[in-house]
Amino acid sequence: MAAKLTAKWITGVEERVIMLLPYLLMFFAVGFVTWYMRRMQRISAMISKIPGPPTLPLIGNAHLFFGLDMEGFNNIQLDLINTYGPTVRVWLGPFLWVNLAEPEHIEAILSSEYGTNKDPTYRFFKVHCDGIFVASGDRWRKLRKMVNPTFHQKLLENFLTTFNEQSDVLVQKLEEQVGKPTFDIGEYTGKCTLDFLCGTLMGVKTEEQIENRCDFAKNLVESVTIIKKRFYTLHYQSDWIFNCTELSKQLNAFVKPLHDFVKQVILERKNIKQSEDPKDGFVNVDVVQGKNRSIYLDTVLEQFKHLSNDELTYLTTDLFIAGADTTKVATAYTFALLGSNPDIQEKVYQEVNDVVGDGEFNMHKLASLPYMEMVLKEVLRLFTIPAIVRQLERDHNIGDITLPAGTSVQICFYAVHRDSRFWRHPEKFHPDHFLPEEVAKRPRYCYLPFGYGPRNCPGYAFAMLSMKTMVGSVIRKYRITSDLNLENAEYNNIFMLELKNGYPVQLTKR
Ligand code: HEM
Repeated sequence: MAAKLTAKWITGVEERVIMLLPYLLMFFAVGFVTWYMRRMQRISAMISKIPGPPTLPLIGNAHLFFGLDMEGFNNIQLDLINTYGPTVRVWLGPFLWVNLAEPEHIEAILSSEYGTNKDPTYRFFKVHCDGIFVASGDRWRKLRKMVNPTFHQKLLENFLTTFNEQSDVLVQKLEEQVGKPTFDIGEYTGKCTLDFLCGTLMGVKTEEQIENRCDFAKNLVESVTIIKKRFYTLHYQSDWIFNCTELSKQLNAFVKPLHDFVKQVILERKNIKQSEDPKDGFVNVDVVQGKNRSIYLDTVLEQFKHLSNDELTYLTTDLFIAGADTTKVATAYTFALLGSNPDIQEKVYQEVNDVVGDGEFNMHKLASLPYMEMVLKEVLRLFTIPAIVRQLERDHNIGDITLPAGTSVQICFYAVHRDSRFWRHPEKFHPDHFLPEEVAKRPRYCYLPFGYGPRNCPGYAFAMLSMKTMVGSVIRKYRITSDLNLENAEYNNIFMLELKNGYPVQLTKR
């Protein structure tokens, strides 16, 4: 009897809810549309001075970007900038994107503490490294405070031992290519970069260049490849769809052992630091024994004793994500471009020979290679990360325009680095762009290969020192030739502007 009464009562409630539902839905729909229209009116009024392509109902300008890879993406940005000027607005459905290639506007965003949040599109990396690279707001501020003091001059000086050792290994490995047909030097710079990073950050000799002794590098490369694929595939944008795919399982299969490895190394370093007589490593590689070689992880362990092993793992993995591809690609481009510009190569060789000879690269010598510095700067002008995207925390002024909070601001390094207002030969490899008198003529913020402001690249000195050591070590032993022609080069759809078919070079002994 009681059960029958309850059932009847429930049915009564249900009936009333069902009757009310259309009114409730209509109420919320009207409320949402009113809110949305007001928001759009406000935003449209605020950005009315920013030009942009005509929009379609609902999708805005999203149709311009469907199915594009990185190269197509860069080209469309350039087209937009050429057509509408260096500050362009684009609507991706209801989301406002503003592309910036005007140095003053770029400075206004990058130097502001309210322009430091990453755009939500970076969230795909969270599976990999929920640390400084993807963090926003207070979490990012906390992590950044930890990273800043760790890359100090003294520590970088200690890293030079690893840079020299591993560059020597690279020189030996390249011997196998002498006199052979064209090969992709990117494979070599990639492995050498990983050995640099493993040695200096974690104190681990992975010896990726010599033999595949652990799966760390493989897991890193494969997992980043999947994340990039996700980034440019429309239907993988939804977590729900992506998590149901085979690709998501593969990603986890790479990420888990990667994190486990870093965690094991952390435990190992703790063991080494605490014990006078450290036991054999339980990671599958030789840990660089001894407290006498300073590495990044030790510095972090000393300065931030309260960090959990998980936090330390994220912090360390982040540096690999941020530092591995970038340095590998920039150095590979350098070799290929030196190969296709023999005059420039000879000048770099002469400089290295005069300053370093057959000796080691130390801080003083590395600082005394001005021409090599110009060459690397020019490589990074052409081929740094093409763009970064920030999401504004508050309404923000750029010149006489106020951008609304929530706007995704894309800083187009690619466009500003190839803007003919600032560069005599925008599309060419021309290191003389960095002669002091040329630099003096340009606005400061038209060259930002490592970003700028509170969220710039903390690894820029690491990158420059490591690249100089790698390039200098190779060039004093080998003469490089390359048929790379930037005019018909094809690029790949990844974060750094990579060459589709690798970095072609041939080597002869000097
Ligand atoms: C040629 C090599 C490199 C280039 C061109 C480069 C470029 C950049 C750029 C443009 C950013 C800013 C990204 C943004 O604002 O969204 C960045 C961030 C970062 N880079 Fe580098 N980088 C290089 C090498 C390295 C290396 C070797 C490391 C570490 C060992 C490193 C660590 C980082 C980290 C941790 C961030 C994130 C900083 C933050 O969000 O606060 N980078 N890098």
